[in-house]
Amino acid sequence: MNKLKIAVQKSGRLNEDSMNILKAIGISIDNGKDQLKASARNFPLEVFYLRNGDIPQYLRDGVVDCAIIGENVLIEKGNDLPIVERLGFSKCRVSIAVPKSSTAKSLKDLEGKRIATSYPNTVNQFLDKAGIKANLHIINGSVEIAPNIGLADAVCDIVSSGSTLFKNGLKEIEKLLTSEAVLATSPKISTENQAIIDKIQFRLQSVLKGRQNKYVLLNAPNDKLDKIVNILPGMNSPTILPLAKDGWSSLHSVINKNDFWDVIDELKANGAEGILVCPIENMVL
Ligand SMILES: Nc1ncnc2c1ncn2[C@@H]1O[C@H](COP(=O)(O)OP(=O)(O)OP(=O)(O)O)[C@@H](O)[C@H]1O
Ligand SMILES: O=P(O)(O)OC[C@H]1O[C@H](OP(=O)(O)OP(=O)(O)O)[C@H](O)[C@@H]1O
Ligand SMILES: [Mg+2]
Repeated sequence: MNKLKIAVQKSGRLNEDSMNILKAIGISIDNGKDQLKASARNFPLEVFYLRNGDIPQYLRDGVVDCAIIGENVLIEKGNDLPIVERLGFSKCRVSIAVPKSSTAKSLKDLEGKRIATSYPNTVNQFLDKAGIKANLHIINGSVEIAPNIGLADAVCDIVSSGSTLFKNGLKEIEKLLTSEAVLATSPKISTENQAIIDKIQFRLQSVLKGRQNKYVLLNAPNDKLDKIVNILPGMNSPTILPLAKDGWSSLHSVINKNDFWDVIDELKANGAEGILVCPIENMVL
C-alpha cells in the first residue's frame, strides 16, 4: 500500500507536540524507543524521526513527502518549500540582541560588527535589505554566550520568554521574524500522496479550530436571553433549550478562547448562571 512519508523532529522542542498533534488527528503510531522510522496503525503514514535542521533538504530531495518543522528553519534552509498549515505550537521569534551596555539600537547600528548566529542566511538577508555589512560567526548552539566570551558584538537567535537573553546580560534590539511549527511539503510529492496530505490537513484544521475555541453551557431566565444571545454569537447562533424549571432556559454556544474571560464576565453581569466551559476536540465547519 502507498504510504505518505512524514518527518518529525527526533528529539527536542518539537517532538512531543508533533506526536501529540498526530494523535489528536486520530493517527496511532507504534513508537519504539530509539526507532528512526515507524508506521501508523490506522493511516497510510510512515514517520521518520530526523533532526529539525536536516529536514528541509529531505523535503527538497523528496526523501520525505511532508514534515512538521519550525518555520524559522524553513526560512533559513528551505525558503522554497511550501507551508500547508501553521500548527500553533513552538511559537518563538528570531531576533538580534546585544549586551545591555551596548549603544546599538537596531540592525543599522551593526555595520562592521561581529554577529554570532545559527541562522546565517536569515541574518544575511536582513543585513542586505538594510544595506549593512557585518561579520557573521556561525555557531550551532549556546549562541547567547558569544558576547560574554568576546566572540561577538551581537547575536541572532531564537527568543521565546526572553529568559536566556536576560541571564546572559543581553537585550533584544530587532525582531527579524516570528515562527511556529508548520506542516511543510516536498515539491516532489506525488498526486497520490497529495491526496493523503489533503486528508491530514482537513483533520488538522478541525483540531486547530477546536483548540482555538471553547464550548459554553449556561442557564438564564428567559427575560435575559436576548441580551445573552447578543454576547454569544456561536458558530451559527446559540442553541436554546427549555429547562424543567419554568421561565428558564439552557443556552449552548462556542466562544473564542482569547475572548473567553471577558465573555464570561459579561455573561455573569447579564444574568447567566451555572456556566460550564468545556474544551473542544474537533470542530468541523
Ligand atoms: N525557546 C523556544 N521556544 C519556543 N520554540 C522554540 C524554542 N527554541 C526552539 N524553538 C523551536 O523549536 C525548533 C526546534 O528547536 P530545538 O532546540 O529542539 O532543535 P534544534 O537543536 O534547533 O534542531 P535539531 O533537531 O536539528 O537538533 C526550533 O527550530 C524553533 O522553531
Ligand atoms: O527566550 P527563551 O525562552 O529563553 O528561549 C530561547 C532559547 O531557547 C532555545 O534554546 P534551547 O533551550 O532549545 O537550547 P539549544 O540552544 O541547545 O537548542 C534558543 O536557542 C534560545 O537559546
Ligand atoms: Mg534549541
